[in-house]
Amino acid sequence: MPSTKHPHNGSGARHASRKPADGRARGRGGNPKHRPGNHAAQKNSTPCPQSDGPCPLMRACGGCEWLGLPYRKQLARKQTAMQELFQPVLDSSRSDVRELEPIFGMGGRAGDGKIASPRAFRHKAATPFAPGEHGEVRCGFFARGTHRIIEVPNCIVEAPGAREILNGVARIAQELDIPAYDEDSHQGILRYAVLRLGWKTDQGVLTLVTSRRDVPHLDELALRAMQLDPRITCVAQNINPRVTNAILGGETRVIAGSPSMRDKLLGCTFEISPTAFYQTNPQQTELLYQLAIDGMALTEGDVLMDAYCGSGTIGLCAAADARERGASISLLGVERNAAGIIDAKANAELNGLANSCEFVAKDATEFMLEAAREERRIDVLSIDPPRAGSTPEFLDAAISLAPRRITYISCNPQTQCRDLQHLMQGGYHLERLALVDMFPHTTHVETVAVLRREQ
Ligand SMILES: C[S@@+](CC[C@H](N)C(=O)[O-])C[C@H]1O[C@@H](n2cnc3c(N)ncnc32)[C@H](O)[C@@H]1O
Repeated sequence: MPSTKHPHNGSGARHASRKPADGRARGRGGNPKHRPGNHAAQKNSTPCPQSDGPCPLMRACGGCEWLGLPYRKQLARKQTAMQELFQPVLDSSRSDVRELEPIFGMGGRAGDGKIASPRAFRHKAATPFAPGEHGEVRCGFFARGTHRIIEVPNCIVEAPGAREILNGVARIAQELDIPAYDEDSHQGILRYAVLRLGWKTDQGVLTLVTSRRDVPHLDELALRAMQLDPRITCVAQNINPRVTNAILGGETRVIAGSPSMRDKLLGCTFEISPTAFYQTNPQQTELLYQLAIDGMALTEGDVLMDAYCGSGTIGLCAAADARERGASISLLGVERNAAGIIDAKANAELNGLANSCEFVAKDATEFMLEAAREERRIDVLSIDPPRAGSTPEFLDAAISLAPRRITYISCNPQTQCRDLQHLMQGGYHLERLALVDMFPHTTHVETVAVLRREQ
């Protein structure tokens, strides 16, 4: 069955060090702990197994575990696994859905027959750095379940040029004698680089994660990194001094270029600062958001709450969509990452929606409990939580506020399945459950559920 570990979000440098959006470390098959043996292997630079499949590194890297499988078969497998997982929900008398509709793949749906294998869909790429045998700066992906670095000249699922930029950063750091961080000895400086490239814009943010704030030649590294590709319009430093698998530390500052980048989704423009959450596959994100927006069925005067709103993207796209149809709504967004809320407020301005929006930096459950005590009006609720799903307290408070409709986007169908059952026991009826393939060549599935309150 497809696993529900999230492959490609957060700031993960893939595989052993991938992290979810909420900043906790995660890895393939759990979170591989610090294993000296693996580091030793890295320093010995063991040759990695090559493959004659679509990517020469697919066996060693393991990031795209289904890359060797025709895309239509990947979709069929995901379809079957999701039907099985959600069966208890679909069997409920509170579900209109008996059988899941075919998953939305990239370029076609399950059952459509042959579909071209998706490429270049990831607009976020990351790399760890590690010292080589002679102190050189190495970068690439961690081999499956280890902290052994595999050098990667090019990655076919990433936006064109992304991997070359990350490799270029390692090269320049080496020229400037900025040492890579060593996870065994905790010596060295340069830990990770995280790159986001625009989909509808020629802008990008490069975040350099360092073990300390003061780094000799860091400004020069930033300026030379910008020269690698004109799309890099912002370079930030994130400081992570902790002994941890988490990529990002708590402090971020812009060291070259503009403070953030912009991209567009569904005709709206979004400001994205270096460490705010933003989906990695924008083409499928538009589809995912549109499915949620259709499910919201917003009408004039509605109050929409966007819970776990990140940079406000879902709620703002929904408000802009309503405006297009001549309906004016109020939007209330809640997100615990303060950088996301700063972006959300700027994004409301940018899209001419500031007068009807309120964004609050707070834990979503705390906010919802308060809203329930105050009997706040919420007509439509959008939920898009991290992998752990929402909380029973949040869901109970939501049920007590009785929004007419609830849309629930999830990157973890298992926790979503649990939360849907909670909402359905609270009187909600499942109207639609759509599957979206955000991460081709992996086992992962993104889902959108649409619920309405029983009259
Ligand atoms: C899957 S992302 C969705 C973000 C946004 N809806 C989007 O589509 O870009 C989940 C978001 O929930 C936020 N988050 C995680 N735990 C939270 C909590 N307890 N309260 C509020 N927000 C939280 C994360 O910071 C992240 O921005």
